[in-house]
Amino acid sequence: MNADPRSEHPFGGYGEARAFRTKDAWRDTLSAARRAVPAATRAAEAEALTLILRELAGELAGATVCAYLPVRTEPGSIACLESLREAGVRVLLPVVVSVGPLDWAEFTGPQGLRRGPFGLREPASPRLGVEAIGRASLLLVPALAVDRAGVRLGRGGGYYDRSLPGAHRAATVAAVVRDEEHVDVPLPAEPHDMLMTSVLTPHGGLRRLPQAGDSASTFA
Ligand SMILES: Nc1nc2c(c(=O)[nH]1)N(C=O)[C@@H](CNc1ccc(C(=O)N[C@@H](CCC(=O)O)C(=O)O)cc1)CN2
Ligand SMILES: Nc1ncnc2c1ncn2[C@@H]1O[C@H](COP(=O)(O)OP(=O)(O)OP(=O)(O)O)[C@@H](O)[C@H]1O
Repeated sequence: MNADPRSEHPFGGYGEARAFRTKDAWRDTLSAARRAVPAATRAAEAEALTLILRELAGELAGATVCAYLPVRTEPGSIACLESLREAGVRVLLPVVVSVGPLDWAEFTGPQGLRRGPFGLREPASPRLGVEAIGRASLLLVPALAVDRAGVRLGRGGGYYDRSLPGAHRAATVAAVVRDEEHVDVPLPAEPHDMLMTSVLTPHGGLRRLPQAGDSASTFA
């Protein structure tokens, strides 16, 4: 019997060759692994994230957080967003506008959402402009995986790479992934990839990535 849980994970063997996978190959593997996670596990992970965010919200009251509304198998839930909002955090959600940087609008509760592109939902509240990202002290960024150096793999639209240059330089920029998706092997990095300062996982909480540079960060 092999006691190492990573050996059972499709990208947890950490073989050398895996470092040379393309972004698309990683996306396929990671998406398939996400689809194989039982709904009950996903729900428990979302609940764990809600508890983490509820605790963090104490330090964040009055602050702005850029978050996302999970779709399909993405980590998180509306309850995660509500736990921030109910604690007095201003929660902004992305609004996809063409290929440009993301626009942002305030999350005012589940009733204030409408359908957006890619099967997403977005706030129906007024758009705040692409520069609203600069007011956030914490950014919760959807990702398929993030490596130890903060290289993030997203859906492949490049939206966050085009938007994150507008973030405050002291902001905490956290990829939100399942614990196994915080990977040891280096993910393929391109010059346009914006590095994450931190990672948020259901069982590991919010952690600063040691290799993520020394710019002062508010939370992790
Ligand atoms: N929840 C969430 N919101 C987000 C992102 C995200 O990754 N997740 N984005 C991150 O940039 C931006 C929007 N870009 C997105 C691009 C593709 C897909 C997506 O799920 N694509 C499907 C393909 C099916 C389809 O085209 O409808 C997929 O990858 O399975 C989601 C968001 C802003 N908002
Ligand atoms: N700053 C940028 N300026 C112009 N094009 C960009 C920029 N960043 C990314 N792109 C384009 O977007 C494409 C997708 O990039 P990438 O595969 O890194 O997306 P991603 O980070 O996984 O996606 P997302 O942020 O939407 O989840 C790239 O091929 C690149 O052409």
